[in-house]
Amino acid sequence: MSTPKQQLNRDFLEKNLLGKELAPFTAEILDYPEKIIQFGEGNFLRGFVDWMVHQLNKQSLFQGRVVVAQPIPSGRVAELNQQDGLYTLILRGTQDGQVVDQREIITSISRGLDPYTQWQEVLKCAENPAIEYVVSNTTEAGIAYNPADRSSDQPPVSFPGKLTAYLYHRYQHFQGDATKGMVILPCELIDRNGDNLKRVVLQLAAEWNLPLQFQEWLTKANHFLNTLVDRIVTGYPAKEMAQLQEELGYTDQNMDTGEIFHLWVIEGDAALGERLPFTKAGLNVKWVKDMTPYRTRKVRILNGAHTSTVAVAYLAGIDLVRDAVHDQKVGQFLKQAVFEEIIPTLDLEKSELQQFAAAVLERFDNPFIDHKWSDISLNSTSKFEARVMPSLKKYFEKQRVLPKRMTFSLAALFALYYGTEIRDNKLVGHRNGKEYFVQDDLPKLEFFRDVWQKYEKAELSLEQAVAGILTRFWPQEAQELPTLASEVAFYLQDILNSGIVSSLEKCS
Ligand SMILES: NC(=O)c1ccc[n+]([C@@H]2O[C@H](COP(=O)([O-])OP(=O)(O)OC[C@H]3O[C@@H](n4cnc5c(N)ncnc54)[C@H](O)[C@@H]3O)[C@@H](O)[C@H]2O)c1
Ligand SMILES: O=P(O)(O)OC[C@@H](O)[C@@H](O)[C@H](O)[C@H](O)CO
Repeated sequence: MSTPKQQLNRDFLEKNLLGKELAPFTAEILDYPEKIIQFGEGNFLRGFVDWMVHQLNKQSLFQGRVVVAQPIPSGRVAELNQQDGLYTLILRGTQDGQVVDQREIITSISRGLDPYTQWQEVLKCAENPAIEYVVSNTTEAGIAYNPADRSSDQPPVSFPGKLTAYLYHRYQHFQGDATKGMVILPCELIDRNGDNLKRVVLQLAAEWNLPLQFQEWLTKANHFLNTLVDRIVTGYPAKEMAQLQEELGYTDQNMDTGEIFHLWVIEGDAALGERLPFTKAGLNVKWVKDMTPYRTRKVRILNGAHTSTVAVAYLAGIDLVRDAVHDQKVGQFLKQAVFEEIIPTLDLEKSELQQFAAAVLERFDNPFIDHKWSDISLNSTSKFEARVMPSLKKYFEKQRVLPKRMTFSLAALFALYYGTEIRDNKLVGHRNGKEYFVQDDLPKLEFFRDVWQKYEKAELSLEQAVAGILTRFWPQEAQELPTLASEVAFYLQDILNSGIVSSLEKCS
């Protein structure tokens, strides 16, 4: 029987692990001053940016830590603080044909703050001249304008609202000093994340009637950078926890897992690259003039492959991405979607795209990464819009016919969102006689529920149901692609009658 283990924290680290395999560094890096404020405490940032800062610190290239603010009322900063910001990151995969299993305690987070109970503490960070960087990942929903935000809110609800209030506090504290602007590095997967965040911050500053000089300071003294992130981060390894605790010798409620591959493309000038010397530390960070080609390639191929296959694989009874790659029918669907329908629509060098896609398929096949389709399916309607619809439209523009697999994947998405009941804000679907729960914005789920209720009462035909959903979510495409509704309805009818696996034959 295993003995109860102690929880990871600073005291435990210093007494038992420092200088050893899991903590190959000296105590000095645990006390570096705070230099970054991070909005977001999720798995991704902890497995990506915070890991990178830790690598910089180990090489004495940055000598700074990250104070983390949780962007919404529910979150995990309390859990982070219980462990003094420490957590284990496990990165696994194959590199140059060798199996790699890297385990390390990440030390870059100094503390976590909950803005809903510690807003003054968050603002205090704005008074610290050493904190010159903002990092964020608040999901694709995070960089959004909220008309209800007010400058007097403690804190404003939205992330851009919190950032505007934070920057205004800094501006006031340093009396508009142009040398006290921040470098802002959003990691959200929306197009031109830095430009969009800046746009919303400027809009709020104007609406809140903040002085014009502040608005000028925002533009001139601050750098809102556009960035593109890439690493598959799969979070807390619940299934393996008992074994990992035995191997590591402690418990860790903040443990995180991901793949070895990482890429951060940042649109910014070389001088900023000197201040944040990720590249010098050997990390795959590229400072570029234009990040657009990198973003298009990654979002259309990698995320596009995920989003166009998610409903097909899940409804076929496959839970993990890796298993779909190996499945004869679903694997073929995924590959044909990428190589025959996505790549031909991209105006980038073809052999380079094919290499990128082949590498993506290898990453999907990582034997150590259990990437769940159910996680990927979160908010699939907006993901389909950003990650798949552009390929579908471009294909039609070029070929004047709809791409079979992209069209089929839309029908599969409608089948995934087939349900007539909402429970706990989730749409209830059925797979092989068992319930599953679709997570998306509630009004969207309610729309699907209403359509399928009417369809079941024979108030709508399937064609009318499909046309209604297309008009609600993609009104422009519904008009511009004349056969989209009928082709989606054709596939959907077949999926509902014969099941997804048999239907796949219709688009092979
Ligand atoms: N996990 C990955 O492999 C990966 C890779 C690249 C990019 N991403 C991006 O990272 C995002 C988060 O992924 P994660 O794996 O860290 O998930 P997570 O659930 O661990 O963290 C989500 C974070 O977003 C915040 N958040 C959620 N809804 C918000 C809202 N409406 N406004 C403001 N903040 C909000 C949460 O507080 C939390 O900090 C995803 O949307 C994805 O686009 C993830
Ligand atoms: O993280 P999401 O939910 O936005 O999207 C699911 C996956 O496509 C995504 O996490 C990728 O694995 C990631 O973008 C790889 O860099």
